[in-house]
Amino acid sequence: MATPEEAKLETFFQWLQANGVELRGCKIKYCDSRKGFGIFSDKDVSDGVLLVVPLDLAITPMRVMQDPLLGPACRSMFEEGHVDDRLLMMLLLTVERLRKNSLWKPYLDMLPTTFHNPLWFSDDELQALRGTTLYRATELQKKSLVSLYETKVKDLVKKLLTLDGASEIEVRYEDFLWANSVFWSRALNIPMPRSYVFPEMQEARESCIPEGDGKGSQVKQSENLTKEMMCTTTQGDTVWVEGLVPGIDFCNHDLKPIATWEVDGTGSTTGAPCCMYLQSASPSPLQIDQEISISYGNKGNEELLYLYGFVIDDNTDDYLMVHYPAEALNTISFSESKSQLLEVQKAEMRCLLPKALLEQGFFPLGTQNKGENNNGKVDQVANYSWSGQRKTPSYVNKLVFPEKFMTTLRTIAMQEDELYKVSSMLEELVGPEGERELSDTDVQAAIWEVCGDSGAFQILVDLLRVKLMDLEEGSGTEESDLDLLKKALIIDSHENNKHPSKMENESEEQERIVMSRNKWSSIVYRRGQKQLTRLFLKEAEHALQLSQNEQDFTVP
Ligand SMILES: C[S@@+](CC[C@H](N)C(=O)[O-])C[C@H]1O[C@@H](n2cnc3c(N)ncnc32)[C@H](O)[C@@H]1O
Repeated sequence: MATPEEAKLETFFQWLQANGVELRGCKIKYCDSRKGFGIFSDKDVSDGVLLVVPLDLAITPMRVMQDPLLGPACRSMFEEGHVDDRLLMMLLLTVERLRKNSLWKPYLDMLPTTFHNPLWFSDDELQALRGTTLYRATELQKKSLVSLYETKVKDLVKKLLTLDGASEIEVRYEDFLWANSVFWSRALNIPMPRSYVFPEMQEARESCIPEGDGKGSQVKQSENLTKEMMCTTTQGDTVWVEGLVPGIDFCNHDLKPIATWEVDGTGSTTGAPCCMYLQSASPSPLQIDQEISISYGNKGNEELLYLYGFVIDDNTDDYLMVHYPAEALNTISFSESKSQLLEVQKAEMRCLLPKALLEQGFFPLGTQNKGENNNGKVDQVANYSWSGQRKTPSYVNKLVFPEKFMTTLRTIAMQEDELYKVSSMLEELVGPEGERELSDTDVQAAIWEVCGDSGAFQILVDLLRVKLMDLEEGSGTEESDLDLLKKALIIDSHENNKHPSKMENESEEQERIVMSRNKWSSIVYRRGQKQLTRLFLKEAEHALQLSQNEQDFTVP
């Protein structure tokens, strides 16, 4: 007899078929409690097209507004500005999951019921993130989601359920949280053919709508799309639309993916116009039962955990976010003049420091896969000196900190006499009659000429030291995190416990520390953040020293 899981899968396959989906060389199968379901190869396909999904099945804002039952109400909510395009899709998911006879039921039943992003963490698991950017972001997002739910979503969902005669159904915050996590962990930015999206090019589209097979489970939609619905980016013949694509969204992530997803507007590749398909990226035939992964992009653990609820140990795409707190700006000397200068320079108060940047710094790690991503490129320093007094520093090519952020810090660090000198230089440049308008580069160059780098590096060193202290305050050092990870025994629900690292002997085995996957992910992420903070701090301290030496040497 089929297990409940198998029965759910079978119903889902029938639903996919009824909605025009073709599983040509793959099947959907349960992987494990960590990854959930995934897509696996099940036969050889000569053209490499593994899965074909009609674009009509995608859950997009247009699709929500075309829904025969919910569409008209959703459309007016959208047109009146009560909801944006993402919220529309979340509303559909929330309502359809609560409705008894939803035509989406076979799909929704296949989706996870709980998630591993920090919005779902217990208090204890959240504590493991203390001191990280993600901890603060999660706190803020939790508050904003609860408030959105209380002030808007609850009533809108009730209103939509009433349309189905189901006003008695109780709506809970958790239903909306679920829809939010489904959306963020599965949505794709789909490059749709313009002719498919806009009604004035309807003819091309009409020939694409797959014919139903008469089964009741086909998800229906009503006709026209209108231009004013669109909240999308247009690029030539392509309109980028966010949405969920049932079927394709069961692909798990791998940085060395087996497949890519594409849109086939004309049907020239798949024989099925206006569809999305999964294309094998492997030069040789796939092995039967091989998992078909796609790449979600080069993402650091912060982003992976926030969006998808998983992390990669020793992630080469990790990055550190450093920001100068806006509130601190009001407390420094000459804050008003400095704020004005920051504005003219279009200064950035934060910067992202990808791990890969370290490769070109003073202390390269030597572990990066060079050339694979260009995250690590520093914007070349545009310092120049119009008086020729300040020489380009000898270390300039080793600096890993973005020039835009250095500009901000130089401005914040200025002393009274420096501010005075910068002002007179700029006045000279503008001319007595105000002949010339100052550009951001004029101001940047003047500040650099007068101040050099040491003040900026000093602030950077302070920011990074504070960051390291915050990170270590509740959870100790990077080494203690490493030790925890070595001893971790991860408890996954419904399954055997996982030992991510092997222990040498029995006594070590007894030292195992039992922890949830969420806690383990938090420690992997925070350890990476501690490591990056330490390494970037080392770069900043060294740069500070060099800049002070050179300054002592040049300034009389
Ligand atoms: C687009 S869905 C993929 C299908 C999903 N596995 C399911 O059961 O519905 C993305 C989610 O799959 C899981 N996932 C994908 N790739 C993973 C990976 N490399 N490691 C762990 N979990 C992964 C995460 O839970 C993520 O939020």
